[in-house]
Amino acid sequence: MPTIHHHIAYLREALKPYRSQQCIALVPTMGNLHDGHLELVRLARQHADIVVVTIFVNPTQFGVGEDFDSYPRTLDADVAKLATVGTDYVFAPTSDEMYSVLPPPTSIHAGAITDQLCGQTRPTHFDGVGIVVSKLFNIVQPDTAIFGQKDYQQLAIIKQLVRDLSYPIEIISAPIVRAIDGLALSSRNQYLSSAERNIAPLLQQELQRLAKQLKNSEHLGLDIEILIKQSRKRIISAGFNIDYLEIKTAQLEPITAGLAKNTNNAPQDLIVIVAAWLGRARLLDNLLVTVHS
Ligand SMILES: Nc1ncnc2c1ncn2[C@@H]1O[C@H](COP(=O)(O)OP(=O)(O)OP(=O)(O)O)[C@@H](O)[C@H]1O
Ligand SMILES: CC(C)(CO)[C@@H](O)C(=O)[O-]
Ligand code: BAL
Repeated sequence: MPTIHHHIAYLREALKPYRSQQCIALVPTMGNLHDGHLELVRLARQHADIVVVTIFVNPTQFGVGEDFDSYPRTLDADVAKLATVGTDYVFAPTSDEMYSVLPPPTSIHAGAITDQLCGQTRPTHFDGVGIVVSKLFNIVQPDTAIFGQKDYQQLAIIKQLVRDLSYPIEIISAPIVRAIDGLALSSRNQYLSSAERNIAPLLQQELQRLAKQLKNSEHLGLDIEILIKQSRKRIISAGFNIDYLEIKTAQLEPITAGLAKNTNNAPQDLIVIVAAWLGRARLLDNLLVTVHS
């Protein structure tokens, strides 16, 4: 079984002996673990001698009226799952342990990259992610940290954070783990009714369709707007409420800028990315696609 720590000082003390000789991997989570999380831990195991999983429902990344209070907290079940994939330490702090004052007077703002996509409807979300991830990096001081591609914008922001603040940490990204019908696994999937759960895989099907259309389209540009419009219509008529459905470069730049730079017909990596509500659940998904323009 993993050793559980709830206090920063005790975790630091426990990790001290490993620092000089062994490689430490960090897997930050909000708990209520599923196979997507366990895959991150398996990946961590491959890259490190010591694996630390953090479980913390971070208040600073939730906006007013969001599901902070109702977010599922299942520590005992999570620890039992983590034991099956080789976790050494679980760090599960209280909010008081992480923040002496809420909101914390210090902020980490990642700039323009946060103004788009999820940042448009969750304007304070990524500042909250920035501060908690910075704190976890400072507490654990890992050699590597693993994040899932399901939260693609978050992953891009964390890579930028590591560059900008010179953290000596290698960021490893893990592919999206899906249910058999294609729905990306997420703790919030349990908010879906059984009727909604049957509809939910349509989101992934639409991303697949858009990716295929992109690969087939000879003239990128205007066509993309039309493809997105048609896709939005189908998603909305299935019962979703769309936050965004966009096609961007893999670096999350606007596609026009990205394609304009593509003067030598080199293949371009694009991302089709969506956030949509189905009932009480806000679902995220994305698909990387390489196109030849
Ligand atoms: N299906 C998945 N495949 C790969 N990584 C995932 C998946 N789901 C979550 N992750 C990753 O796990 C880490 C912790 O995420 P988190 O605890 O928020 O899980 P979640 O299931 O995404 O929950 P939520 O429903 O709150 O978004 C993040 O790096 C996230 O990208
Ligand atoms: C990275 C993270 C654990 C920070 O709270 C969270 O945003 C998440 O679960 O993706
Ligand atoms: N993985 C996303 C965390 C959040 O929605 O707060």
